[in-house]
Amino acid sequence: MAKTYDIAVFHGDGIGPEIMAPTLELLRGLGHGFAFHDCPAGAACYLDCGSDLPEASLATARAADAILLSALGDPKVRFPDGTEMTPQIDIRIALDLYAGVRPVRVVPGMRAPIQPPEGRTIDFVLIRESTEGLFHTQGRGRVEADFAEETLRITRPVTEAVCRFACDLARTRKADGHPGRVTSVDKANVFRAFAFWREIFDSVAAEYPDLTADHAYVDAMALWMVQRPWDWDVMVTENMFGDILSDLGAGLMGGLGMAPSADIGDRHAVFQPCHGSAPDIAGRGIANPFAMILSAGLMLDWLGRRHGDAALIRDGARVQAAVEACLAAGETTGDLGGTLDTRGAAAAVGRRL
Ligand SMILES: NC(=O)c1ccc[n+]([C@@H]2O[C@H](COP(=O)([O-])OP(=O)(O)OC[C@H]3O[C@@H](n4cnc5c(N)ncnc54)[C@H](O)[C@@H]3O)[C@@H](O)[C@H]2O)c1
Ligand SMILES: CC(C)[C@H](C(=O)O)[C@@H](O)C(=O)O
Repeated sequence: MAKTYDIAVFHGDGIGPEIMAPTLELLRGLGHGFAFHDCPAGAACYLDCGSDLPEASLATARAADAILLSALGDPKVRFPDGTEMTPQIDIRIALDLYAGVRPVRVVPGMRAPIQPPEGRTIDFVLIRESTEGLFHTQGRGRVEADFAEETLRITRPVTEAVCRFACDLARTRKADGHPGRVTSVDKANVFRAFAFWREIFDSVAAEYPDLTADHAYVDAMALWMVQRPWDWDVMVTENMFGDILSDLGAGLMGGLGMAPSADIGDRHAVFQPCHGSAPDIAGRGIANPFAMILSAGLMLDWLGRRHGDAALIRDGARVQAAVEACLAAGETTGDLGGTLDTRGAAAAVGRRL
């Protein structure tokens, strides 16, 4: 009998449920044995039940084969310390999801502000370490009358794991025709913690003589991602740097509505769009569902590789191809210049599948 895959589903806040519903319909239509399990979390959940990540939701996520998460958060709902609830970070830490995978791939039909020269493509993957770095003291930073401080933490095991993940990905991509280059993005000119990171990156990269390994400072990388985004293959960086640079990557694709992501650990993985709950357009049914749908495609690929299920791997590629075909045909939402609403854009993907 075909395996049933348990998928924990976080519908989220704002546009979250609007983009999740048609994504689940597409997944159901693929005919794999998915059992979806709803996991309340986020700002509305906090207002309802006093917790932004109830124990039961985390337990469901932990027990699932994969986790699909839509945008969470509401800037109007805050903890007494002034910060927002961020259950997506709590899940990354609880499930050791150290590798934040953020692909940047520019294809025809995107509202891309920068076009590559003839014969070049913009197609790289940013790996964001997602459990430590400058997020280490999140919620525990020290705030006194005249100063505030947070602590950046880089540990050897996590840095080794995320650098190895990036090198493995560069190797897999090389087999598909990419250059086989992995670039560590840091600030090792100024901070000892990043000199430590760089030393670890170098020792891991030395295990991959078939790859080209190099470094860039994060400020220069922000420049180069705009000046020559076609030059990169795989880059690996600290949590906060990756948070910022991945939104720059989304900008290269014409907006956050095109940016999928995966947070991957050794046992668990979350698939979610890079964007937030977009309160400015929530409730109108006009959000772009493509980042959520592409994230579901990444989930199919990850599940397929993990379980040796070729049909899932094939459908992951089909989902990406269907979204790209819609883009090329102009079957898109308003943020990309199209006329479709959220459901219409998702239905266009469904037709192409
Ligand atoms: N991964 C996440 O769940 C995540 C990520 C970022 C922000 N947030 C939260 O989301 C809330 C809003 O944050 P923000 O406004 O800074 O970022 P945002 O990503 O929600 O929105 C930024 C801009 O991008 C647009 N946008 C985002 N997604 C879109 C989509 N699918 N289609 C069309 N346009 C889209 C929005 O309309 C807005 O103009 C906050 O509570 C924040 O903490 C959550
Ligand atoms: C909303 C926030 C918690 C989140 C992060 O900082 O990781 C977001 O910016 C992201 O990029 O996924």
